[in-house]
Amino acid sequence: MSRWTALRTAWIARRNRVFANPRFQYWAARLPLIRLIARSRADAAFDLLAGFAYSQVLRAYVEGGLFEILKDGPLDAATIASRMDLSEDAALTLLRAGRALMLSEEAGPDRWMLGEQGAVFAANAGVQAMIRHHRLLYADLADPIALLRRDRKEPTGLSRFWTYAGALHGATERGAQTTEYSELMATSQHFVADEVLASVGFRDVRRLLDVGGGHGAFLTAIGSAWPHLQLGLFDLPEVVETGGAVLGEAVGANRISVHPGNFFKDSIPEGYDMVSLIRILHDHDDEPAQALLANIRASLAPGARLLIAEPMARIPGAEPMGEAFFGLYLWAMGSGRPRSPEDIIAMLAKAGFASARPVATAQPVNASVIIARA
Ligand SMILES: CC(C)=CCC/C(C)=C/CC/C(C)=C/C=C/C(C)=C/C=C/C=C(C)/C=C/C=C(C)/C=C/C=C(C)/C=C/CC(C)(C)O
Ligand SMILES: C[S@@+](CC[C@H](N)C(=O)[O-])C[C@H]1O[C@@H](n2cnc3c(N)ncnc32)[C@H](O)[C@@H]1O
Repeated sequence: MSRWTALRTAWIARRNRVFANPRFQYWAARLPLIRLIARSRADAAFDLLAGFAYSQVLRAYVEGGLFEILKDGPLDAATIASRMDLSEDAALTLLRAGRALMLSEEAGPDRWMLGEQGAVFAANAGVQAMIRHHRLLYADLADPIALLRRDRKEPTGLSRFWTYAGALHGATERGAQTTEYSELMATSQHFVADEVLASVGFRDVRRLLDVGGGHGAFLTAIGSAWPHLQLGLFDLPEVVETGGAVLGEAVGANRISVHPGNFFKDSIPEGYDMVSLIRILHDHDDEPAQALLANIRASLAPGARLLIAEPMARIPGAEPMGEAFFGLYLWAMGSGRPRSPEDIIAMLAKAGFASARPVATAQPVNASVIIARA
């Protein structure tokens, strides 16, 4: 153990003894200035405890159609109750719960409107689709210790949904089942693509290949913003069968090439000066993820680039999104883990990339970005 680690260990142990002391907590809550920190820690502790209830309020807004209803606001509780098929008391309970979470707001007595966060959710169909999808996550997480103890390769609700993850441990059927996840990904793609478009220029790219590109939503977004680009879509055969048609329709069949394949077994098509991996790497355990990077590296001419965009771990200020949310999500899915930019850059070096750098994004909850050069 280094001297620094020993010092840090001793400091953490001492700090934790102090923080755990009820008398320290009592006085910290009353001392000038310190009490501001103490209050915010207590509120954060409560949020940690109550997160599930908050999520269920949000889910009730989405599944009960309340965001849509409030878009027509201001409305009174009785009208809202009848449109939601709830009693007035139940509707008021939900409206008040959402008011505390900034989902709804009372402009005046019994005049309900969208709140500040409500306006954001109501306008974002992709995030709403994710909220609906989280039904599977919460079912898998109902007993978290049991989930963590069981063999990770046993099927779960999420591994059955992500059939490629399920297929890694025995689920055989794919086919039509890829449509449901591909549609969820396409609906939620714009907030990832927007981060990429805002942080990466494509002027000097000629041919872009999206590996694991699903129904082509990322290529549609990038290809629409940069009309000079030739676009390649690589995904499992059952996915590109639909994806190729959707993409061709969106950007013109003359601009696209469709490559059915398995990125673990087949070579990645050559001749592209940029390859993108959008929300792919975190789906896979270290060994296959490393193999995928090596497979892509082998397809690239010197100087060609790989763009990785996905939610990452240990992003300052967005830590819970990475290892607390996606860590548990991917654990339940049975494959993959969120990685920090440092982890990914080390894997890129091991795969033979000459250089790699993180590119700052405005909203890391949507995606972080890394660009590597072959
Ligand atoms: C001018 C004055 C006085 C004040 C201004 C104040 C101000 C700045 C207000 C802010 C208003 C504003 C601009 C708000 C913006 C809010 C935004 C952009 C919110 C974004 C929220 C994004 C969310 C909640 C994203 C959620 C994403 C999720 C849950 C994604 C899940 C993805 C999954 C599960 C993917 C699965 C794929 C797999 C399997 C892992 O590969
Ligand atoms: C989480 S989705 C991401 C889709 C898209 N890139 C996006 O961000 O919306 C993962 C994608 O990887 C594809 N995929 C999974 N395993 C694959 C494999 N072995 N070979 C090719 N594609 C695969 C899936 O079909 C799916 O489209």
